[in-house]
Amino acid sequence: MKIAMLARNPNLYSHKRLVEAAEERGHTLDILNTTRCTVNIASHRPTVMYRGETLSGYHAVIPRIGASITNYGLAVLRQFEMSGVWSLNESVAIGRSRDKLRSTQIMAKHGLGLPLTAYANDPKQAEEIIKAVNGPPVVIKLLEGTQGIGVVLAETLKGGASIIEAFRGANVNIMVQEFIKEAGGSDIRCLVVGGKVVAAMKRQGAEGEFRSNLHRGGTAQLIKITPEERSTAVRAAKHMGLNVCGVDLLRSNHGPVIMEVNSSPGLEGIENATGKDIAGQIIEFIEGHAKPNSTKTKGKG
Ligand SMILES: Nc1ncnc2c1ncn2[C@@H]1O[C@H](COP(=O)(O)OP(=O)(O)OP(=O)(O)O)[C@@H](O)[C@H]1O
Ligand SMILES: [Mg+2]
Ligand SMILES: [Mg+2]
Repeated sequence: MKIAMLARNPNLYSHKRLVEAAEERGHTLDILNTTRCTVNIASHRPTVMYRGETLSGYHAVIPRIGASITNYGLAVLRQFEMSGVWSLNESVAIGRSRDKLRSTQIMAKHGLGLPLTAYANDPKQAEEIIKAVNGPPVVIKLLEGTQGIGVVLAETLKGGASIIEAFRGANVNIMVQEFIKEAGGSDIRCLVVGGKVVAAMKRQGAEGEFRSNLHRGGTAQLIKITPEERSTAVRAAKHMGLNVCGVDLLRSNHGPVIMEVNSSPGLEGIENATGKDIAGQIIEFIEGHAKPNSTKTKGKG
């Protein structure tokens, strides 16, 4: 097969591993810098141009679109889909999972466990919002945050209200969540490929840190998940419509709650923690499923 990967940095561990796994199985995998792809809308046949040439002959595309270029990246991916190329994760599903409001609404509708969550627009309502999620304490986070930056723990009503006022005053969009103290600064990353959890790891935040992000000094280890955690991760992937994703869960007193669903999960932490060939499993999923003209916009909402 001839596979394209939309990615900006060819040197990232995940990207190198996918190239390696594809080549081991006799495929070619070209890394295309997403921002250098141009979308040709003017013709009847949708095409993507790259370095002055019209791309053709791809059987599958692996989208690894960074959060900072979601909009343009999804336009490029849609163009591939419209020209009949099968995508590992469909553009609509990626867009759905990247929008925190939309994704939490969909998951709540399907009865998936979530922390009590409220979205704050009017800073005058700050105290009511904190109380609405049974706080304080509450976790306040930026809707467009990443790597744990912009995730703040507020322990008092007044403190939380001033943080909300400060963010909203700067026109930053935020959500306010019940603090899952019992998670003890750890979360569980479940890697889902084709409707199955193929690997899971526990990430533990550094001493005195409630955020488990590896970028914030957290550490990862292999973990055995419960059947309830497994089905939560699988259902989250299904309702998002994602074939491959990382589902992050916290262990709360009221069962597993979903933090987020990541459509471009990193492979380094999880392959190292579990010793599994996840890149190989992703390529094998592509082998079994890539078909031309079969984008069908899975998932709803
Ligand atoms: N409501 C909460 N209760 C307890 N801990 C939380 C809560 N929300 C977040 N955390 C901790 O903070 C970490 C970072 O939060 P979150 O995953 O929402 O943001 P992010 O990591 O910045 O986003 P991304 O994963 O997209 O990079 C979580 O992994 C978790 O350990
Ligand atoms: Mg996040
Ligand atoms: Mg996170």
